[in-house]
Amino acid sequence: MTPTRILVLNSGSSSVKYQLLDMADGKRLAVGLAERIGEDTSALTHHPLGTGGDKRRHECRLADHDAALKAVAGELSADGIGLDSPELAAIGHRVVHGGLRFTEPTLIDDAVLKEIERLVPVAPLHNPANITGIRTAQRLRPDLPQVAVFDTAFHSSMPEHAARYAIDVRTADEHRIRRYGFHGTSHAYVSRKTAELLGKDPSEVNVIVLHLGNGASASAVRGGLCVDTSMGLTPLEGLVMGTRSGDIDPAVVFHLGRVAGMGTDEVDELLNKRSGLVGLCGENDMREIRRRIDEGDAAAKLAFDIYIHRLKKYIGAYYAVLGTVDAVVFTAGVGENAAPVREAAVAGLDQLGLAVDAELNTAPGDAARLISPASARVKVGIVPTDEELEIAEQTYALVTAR
Ligand SMILES: Nc1ncnc2c1ncn2[C@@H]1O[C@H](COP(=O)(O)OP(=O)(O)O)[C@@H](O)[C@H]1O
Ligand SMILES: CC(=O)OP(=O)(O)O
Ligand SMILES: [Mg+2]
Repeated sequence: MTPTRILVLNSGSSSVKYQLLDMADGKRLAVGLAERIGEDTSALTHHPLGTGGDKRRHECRLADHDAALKAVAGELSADGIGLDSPELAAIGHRVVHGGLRFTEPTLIDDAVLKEIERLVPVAPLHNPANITGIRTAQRLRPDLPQVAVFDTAFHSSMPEHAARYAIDVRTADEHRIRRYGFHGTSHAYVSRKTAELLGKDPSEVNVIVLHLGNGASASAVRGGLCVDTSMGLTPLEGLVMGTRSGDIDPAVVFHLGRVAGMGTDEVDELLNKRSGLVGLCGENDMREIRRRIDEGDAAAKLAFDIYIHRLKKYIGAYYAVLGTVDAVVFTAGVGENAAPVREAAVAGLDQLGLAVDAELNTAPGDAARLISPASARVKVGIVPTDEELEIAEQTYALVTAR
């Protein structure tokens, strides 16, 4: 019997999302999330879809990613679909930074792992967690192929004029300083699904994808290829995020060094962990921000307005980059769930042919759908992302082609 199951690990800075899929029939056997890793009370939510079992939730302490993965392995074993299963064909890992070298799904060996490690300084919140995930999985199943699927891969099609910063070319080349872009697996999947939703081939459509999760990024996709994206050398550039500032005058960094005596690491921590929505109003969950706005909280309202203002600027910018736009689509935790964000981001853009229908925008649902009025020149939609499915498909394609 040829093994057809793929376990996908999406290790984030403080969470691990996972899915076990059977690629023979595309069925999901289990999905789950370990969250608040490293905090006093972590939580593990496990849903054994394959057995039709109920969702299980444990509040427990998961000291680090290694502990989290062991707990995940325990849950899978309890359902008889553990990592020791002979039906497992490979483990697919989301890896956030692939630098210049990795633009395709890649079988992980020592040299690949070393390169992912070398890239830690340009993805300090993400690559270390991805590495722990890979190491733990290798220890649990040393015989299995482990495949890395990179967030940066989809953006490698960006033209030089979008990928390069306007800084001294020799310095940039020596240190490989350029815009790489992230969330690429999501941008690729969502832009393809958008074409499907419009009943067209990806080569025929231009799409602006707004991936709004805790990290957030926008991309301009022309005919299935990324031509620009908002994240840069690291996942710090671009949109306002849960804890990250997004775009900022780089001189702020020197200024804080000179006038506030802050060291590089301190500024790094400020911009990555104490900025964005958290920095502006102490809260990064959009549900809570909306609740506070409804109660008249001025800081929450300003944080929301800053978030929307930036988002709107990127919609305008990518409209100009693409020239013709078929659809603007929202995805990820905020994009899929926060109707007020979608409404506000598109408000006032009727001259661009963009509008949201209030009823469609607030109607419940979890399928890909359009929320613009039928007459709209440019469609607006919600297209749920599925990074895990995309990683599973790429992983399975690689191991079956070997
Ligand atoms: N029902 C909801 N309404 C508004 N925002 C939501 C809702 N559900 C989730 N979110 C937002 O989605 C975010 C998480 O998005 P997600 O894509 O899972 O992020 P990540 O992959 O970066 O962890 C939460 O921080 C919260 O702001
Ligand atoms: C790259 C990135 O920002 O990822 P996440 O949204 O998972 O933090
Ligand atoms: Mg995410």
